Amino acid sequence: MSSNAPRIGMLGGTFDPIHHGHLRSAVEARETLGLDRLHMIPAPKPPLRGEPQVSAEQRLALLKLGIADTPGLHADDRELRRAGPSYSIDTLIELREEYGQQARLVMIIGFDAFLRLPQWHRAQELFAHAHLAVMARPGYATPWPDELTELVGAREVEQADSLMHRPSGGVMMLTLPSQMAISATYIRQRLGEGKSTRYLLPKAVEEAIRAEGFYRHFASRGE
Ligand SMILES: Nc1ncnc2c1ncn2[C@@H]1O[C@H](COP(=O)(O)OP(=O)(O)OP(=O)(O)O)[C@@H](O)[C@H]1O
Ligand SMILES: O=C(O)c1ccc[n+]([C@@H]2O[C@H](COP(=O)([O-])O)[C@@H](O)[C@H]2O)c1
Repeated sequence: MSSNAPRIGMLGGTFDPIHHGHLRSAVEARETLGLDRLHMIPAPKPPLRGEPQVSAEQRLALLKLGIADTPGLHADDRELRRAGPSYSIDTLIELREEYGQQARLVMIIGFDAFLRLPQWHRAQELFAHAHLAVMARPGYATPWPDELTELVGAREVEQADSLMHRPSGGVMMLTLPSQMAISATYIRQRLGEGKSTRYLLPKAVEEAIRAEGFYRHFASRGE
């Protein structure tokens, strides 16, 4: 059964800063899943880590520069308008209300974030509102912890088409063509050491970071 329901994606992140690992993954995940629109949503207060190094407004501005006019990608500031920790369940509920019950809603996360899914706020409820697509990430080939296997249960499907049979509730592992071993931590570290970050992130983002003097002192993720 095919459906004309909209296919909507969400890729949330600290984006401290946005880099080519995020952006190329976003483009390829959108293509693989056939998404009409992918909301890229900076988290002002990511729940399972310390304070980001630059403000949510500054990270959003860099995200907008990074996305520029990429078709189908949308810089979404909704979490900046909420107080408290940036829980994904709240964001998915809002997106579901906006797009309606028939929309195919897919939350996209990297494998490192997936490994910690059992610790997320109201984790089991996420599946009532969205599918989950998990992007492989170089350097994270760890076996799933037992609680994760339990949480995913029998939800896993192999193909995007199977996922799109229903509005929510499935899990798909994505092995995207251009996996990139780029992390924001690595970029912050290089900027802190005054080293080159050329080609790790879009030129406009890199120029804005240098013009504003962001990340001159390295801070880790502060978990
Ligand atoms: N290179 C990458 N390839 C695939 N997914 C990625 C990549 N970088 C980040 N992601 C995913 O994008 C989402 C947002 O990532 P985040 O903003 O935390 O970036 P990060 O590079 O992991 O940052 P940090 O090094 O500060 O932890 C997460 O789900 C993460 O797993
Ligand atoms: O909802 C939660 O409890 C939750 C816990 C950890 C992370 N998240 C979300 O997952 C996304 C990636 O987070 P991070 O820390 O890997 O950048 C970002 O949108 C966070 O708000 C959400």
